[in-house]
Amino acid sequence: MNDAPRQAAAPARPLFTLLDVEKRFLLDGGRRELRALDGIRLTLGAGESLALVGESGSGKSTLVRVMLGLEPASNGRVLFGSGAPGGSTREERRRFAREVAYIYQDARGSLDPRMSVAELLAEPIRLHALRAAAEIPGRVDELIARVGLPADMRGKVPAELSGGQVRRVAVARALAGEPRVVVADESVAGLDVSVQAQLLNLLRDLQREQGLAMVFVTHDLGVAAYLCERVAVMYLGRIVEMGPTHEVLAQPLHPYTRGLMQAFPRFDAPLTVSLAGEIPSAAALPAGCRFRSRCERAQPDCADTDPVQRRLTSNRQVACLHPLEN
Ligand SMILES: Nc1ncnc2c1ncn2[C@@H]1O[C@H](COP(=O)(O)OP(=O)(O)OP(=O)(O)O)[C@@H](O)[C@H]1O
Repeated sequence: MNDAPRQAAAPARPLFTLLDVEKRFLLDGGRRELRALDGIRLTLGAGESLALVGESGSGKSTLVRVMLGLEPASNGRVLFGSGAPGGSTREERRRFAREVAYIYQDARGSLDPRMSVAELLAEPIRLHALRAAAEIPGRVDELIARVGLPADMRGKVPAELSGGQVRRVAVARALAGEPRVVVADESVAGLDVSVQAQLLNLLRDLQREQGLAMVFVTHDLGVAAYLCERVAVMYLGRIVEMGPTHEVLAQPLHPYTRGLMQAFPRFDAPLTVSLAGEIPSAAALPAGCRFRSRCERAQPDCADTDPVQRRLTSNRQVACLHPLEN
């Protein structure tokens, strides 16, 4: 019998950890500054799915780019495991590129137009040495079938494919590297509703079958609810609310989230929120709470204090001085 004292299992380290991340862009030759991300705190664990939701310009794509190491943060820390995203050595960069697959907003533009579907899918398998050469064609066929494309697509180039088929190829190419995380930027926007539904089903099945973690950028709260267990609602560079998607949608804490919910009844309607007032510029944020100019609950103190992301319960966070009652 083994009498050694049992050690408590260390909690698994999140895949991604972001601590007080800021991203500023300099405008007019450095005379003005635009705060694209401000005080972002979040973690993404293995197998977790997180939706990033918000109007155009709220910082969703910038957040993804910073997580992927495509842009440096201006302040704060971004960790993938215990290291920098993207990695610092060649070997780390290669591992990161395999473990974190990015499905671009412009799926068609992200695929080499001269390569056939089979070549596009074989490339990451070869690059990351995931199969012996003789096994690659079989693996390509598996991927084509897994994303629901007919086998005769093998030899076609992107220009010969419909919008929905191109997205499926982009998903298959992301899977080819056998990633741990898939980051998808608006992967279903602009498609017919029925094609969108098929792709969403595919992404959800893959997530469940393969335990993939997922970050899904969307304008659509319905899509967020369907695909992701957690949602982060962004407004002008800040996460104004974050929590389990079904709880956030059932009982929003931030007036902005409630505004979004009132605006989203149409599937895939572009998010223009039916709240009073124009969205301020990220290059000229108002003093105090950045949402106060559009907030029906704004109080005098909202002009003085800029609320940061804080935990209200074990799994709900909000950046508001006067959150909605529950
Ligand atoms: N390279 C850049 N230089 C200057 N400003 C930038 C740059 N990239 C993004 N921004 C600004 O940062 C803010 C956030 O942009 P971002 O593209 O991240 O928003 P988004 O929520 O992804 O919008 P969309 O839904 O339209 O893609 C915007 O004000 C945008 O104009």
